[in-house]
Amino acid sequence: MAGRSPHRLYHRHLLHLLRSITRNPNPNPNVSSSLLSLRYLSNTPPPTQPGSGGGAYFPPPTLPLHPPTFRSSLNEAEVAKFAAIADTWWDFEGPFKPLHAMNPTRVSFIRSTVCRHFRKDPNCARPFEGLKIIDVGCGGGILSEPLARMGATVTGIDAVEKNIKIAQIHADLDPLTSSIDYSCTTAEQLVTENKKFDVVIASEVIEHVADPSEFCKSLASLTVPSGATVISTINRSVRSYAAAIVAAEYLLSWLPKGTHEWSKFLTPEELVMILQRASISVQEMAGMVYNPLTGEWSLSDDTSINFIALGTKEDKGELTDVPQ
Ligand SMILES: C[S@@+](CC[C@H](N)C(=O)[O-])C[C@H]1O[C@@H](n2cnc3c(N)ncnc32)[C@H](O)[C@@H]1O
Ligand SMILES: [Mg+2]
Repeated sequence: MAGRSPHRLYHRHLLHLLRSITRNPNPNPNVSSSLLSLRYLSNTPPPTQPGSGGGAYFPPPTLPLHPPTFRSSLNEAEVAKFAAIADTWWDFEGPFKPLHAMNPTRVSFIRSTVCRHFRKDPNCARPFEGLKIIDVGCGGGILSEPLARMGATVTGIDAVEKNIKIAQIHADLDPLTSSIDYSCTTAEQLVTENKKFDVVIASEVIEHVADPSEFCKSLASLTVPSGATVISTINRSVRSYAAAIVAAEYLLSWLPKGTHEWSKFLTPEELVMILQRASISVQEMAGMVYNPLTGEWSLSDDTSINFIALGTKEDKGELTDVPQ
């Protein structure tokens, strides 16, 4: 890693996989094993008009053959888990302690990759000035707030009304975050309202939704052509079972027991595939690694437990309107 920041690493063979997926809907599973070597690729095409939120984009006109349908992403049991602990969002020692601890690391990935994609200076005080960003499943606003401080026009949505109330109260404490537009709704609902954003983020949410593929279709629909979609989640691996479930829920009691269902986790390869099918092409990916000795998180090429990815939306109309 010397001389290179880990989050600039990228799955070198990702493009091979993506091409094979495009050609063959059932890619050879052997191809995905090559994804474990990471390298940063710098061939992300620049967007045309960042900050326009869709208004200044003129994708080629496409006539949907039938109206797009987006099934509800809500898993009632999952949503109930978050409603039950909504009071604790800003308790730094409470159940959301891992999200607070992870926050600087994911913000660092988002800052550098989004700036690279939109050709913005990551070192200036407000690098996201002019960008419309939505934080889907924002919870109490742990991630929405730094995005607003970096200058973005932020919308935060969550399925739990109580989360949104807490997020709003907390954001109102600081003039830099009080402009965040919070509402209790879902991605698929905003799709029906034809809302568009330069950057669509769903951090630590996809493992809690009813259908990850449908959810990604909604995220893609909310993203302007050439915009960016960012997802962070937990890998479905032996190590994640040991760390995210046995250790975090049972040994250390960081999270309430039953917070996560291991079988609902996605591997990086699966996430790349379902995003590709939603016309989002993953450009950058990094692992997020917890160091139990320092209590800190850092970006890494180790995606075996937590990982985060940025993809870009194809600039050729709404593929999700086309029947499969
Ligand atoms: C683990 S928390 C992550 C919160 C926030 N993204 C963060 O990382 O700080 C998952 C959040 O997703 C919300 N959620 C779950 N399913 C959802 C859905 N289908 N649509 C919108 N929000 C959802 C939950 O209410 C909860 O606030
Ligand atoms: Mg989670």
